This record gives sequence, C-alpha cells and structure tokens, in this order.
Amino acid sequence: MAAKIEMKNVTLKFGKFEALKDISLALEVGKIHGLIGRNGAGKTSLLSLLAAFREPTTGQIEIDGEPVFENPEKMQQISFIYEKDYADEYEKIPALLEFPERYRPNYDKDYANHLLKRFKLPLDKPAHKLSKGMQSALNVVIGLASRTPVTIFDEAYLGMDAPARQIFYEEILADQAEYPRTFILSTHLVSEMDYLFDKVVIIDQGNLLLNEEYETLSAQGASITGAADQVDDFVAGMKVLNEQRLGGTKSVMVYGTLTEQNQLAAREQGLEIGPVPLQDLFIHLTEEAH
Ligand SMILES: Nc1ncnc2c1ncn2[C@@H]1O[C@H](COP(=O)(O)OP(=O)(O)OP(=O)(O)O)[C@@H](O)[C@H]1O
Repeated sequence: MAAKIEMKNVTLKFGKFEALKDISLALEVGKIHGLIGRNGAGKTSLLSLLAAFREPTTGQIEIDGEPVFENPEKMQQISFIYEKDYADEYEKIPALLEFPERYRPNYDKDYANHLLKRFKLPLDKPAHKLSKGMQSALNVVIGLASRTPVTIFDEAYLGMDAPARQIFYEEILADQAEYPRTFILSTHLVSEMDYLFDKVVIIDQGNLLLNEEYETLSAQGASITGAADQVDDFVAGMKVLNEQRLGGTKSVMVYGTLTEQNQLAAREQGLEIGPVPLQDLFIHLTEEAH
C-alpha cells in the first residue's frame, strides 16, 4: 500500500525569494520519516509540494514514477494533514468524515470510530465549536483512517495535550505495523517524537541538509559519562555538543563516531558510552550550517 515519492531538483520561489533550493529527495517506501528544520526552513513549503498543493518553480515530484501535480489519480494517494481553520465549519464530525469515506479508497470507517473514541471526540458539536486540540485530533483521525499510501502530518499535534499526543503516536506505530505506508511527520517536538522515526530528513534555509537512517544518524554522536577529570581527558580535542555535571560525575556529548580503540579505552577507564539524542544532533547540525 505504501508508495515511492520522490523530488527531483526541486526549487520553489515566492517572487525573488527561494524557499527551496534544488532539492532531490527520495522517501523510502513504507518508512516513517521525521522532517525537522528550524522555523522558516521550508518544511511546510516542501510538504505542500509533495502533496501537490502547489507546483514547484522548477523540478519534478513523482509518485511511483508519475508526476503528482494535477494528477487526480496520484493525488488521491496522498493525505496532507495540517492545522486547518475550522472557524467557518458548521458541520459535525460524522458529516465531515463523509468526504474521506467517499474519496479515499482505503478509508476504514471502523478504524475511524475507534480513533474517535480514543480521542473522546464529541459527535454532536459543530466543528467550529471544538477546542483547538479536538480539531487537531479530528485531523489526525482523517489522516490515519484514510490509510493513503503517502501520509503527511505537518505539525498535526498543535493544541493536543500530552495524553492525546501519546494516543496519536501509539496509533501511528500500531497502524503502520498492520498497514505500512510512507509517512512524513514534520515536527518541532524532536525529543518527544524521535522514537517514531525510521529516517530523518533535515532541511535548513531551503537546503536539504541530510536524509539519513535514524540509526546511522544516532551513531554520529556519543555521550561519555564518568568521573569528571577522566571524561575531560577523554574528550580533549573532540567536538563537544553539550555537557552536564552532577557532583564529581560528568556527562559530555560529542559529535563524531568513536573508533573501536576509543571505545575500548573508555571502557577500560570505567567510562560509560551512550547515544546522543537526535535533538542535540539537530541543534548542532543546524548551527554548524550557518
Ligand atoms: N506564500 C508565501 N509567500 C512568501 N514567502 C513564503 C510563503 N510561504 C512561505 N514563505 C517563506 O518561505 C520560507 C519557508 O517557510 P515554511 O512555512 O515552509 O517554513 P517551515 O519550515 O514550515 O517553518 P515553521 O517551522 O516556522 O512552520 C519562510 O522564509 C517563509 O517566510
């Protein structure tokens, strides 16, 4: 059910401003991609192109080798879920769900009902009277129950409280296990959502900074914990991202892969080596690019 979606040498201009600069990006079939980038990096611009909401200035976007723009058959395979304005929407949830039910071939009504219950969404209120978090949960219900081969959530959690976000994440993982699709999740909640990602895409000032397996990216940093003096000696000359001290113990995050020799030496000194959270790598990588 998942589809291959690909950008080839894509640029997007707003007047003279180049929001996206020559981006070539192949998303992996059946994987969950985390799209991260600083404010204004171009995430929503990129997603609106993938969803065929707008046309690139130059370059192509293809699903399974066919252009998406003005291609109804391909567009039907993509869901783009973003913060929607329901201020003028007087219909209630059951009426609003008729649209995906009619136009999304894989739409699953039972699953939608299951999600409505989990999010405790009221069926008797017009959409404009739902709270912000409830409106976001409704968008999530539509996005998940549509089961489109390409499913894009652009900061879809806005306004949702922590328990509701937790339900959102659990449902993504559970439904992906049974009905794999190509997911793209754009987020600023990096440390909260990173466990969902198979792949990480980082854009910065309109450029593609990286498109990497989560595991590979994680291995590009290490945290070293132990007696403060020993840790300081060990990390001398390394690129330090972050450090924390508690009494005589220190934990330092470094950027770069530790050689086997390094790892052995650390263990012999009783130092602990662990991974670096994606959020710290992201902060470092986007600082470095400027
Ligand atoms: N319609 C538009 N007209 C002119 N400039 C635009 C338009 N839409 C976006 N931009 C500009 O393009 C750049 C990328 O915006 P975009 O909304 O894609 O960023 P983003 O990464 O989604 O940001 P955020 O994380 O803050 O939501 C920004 O500099 C923005 O000002």
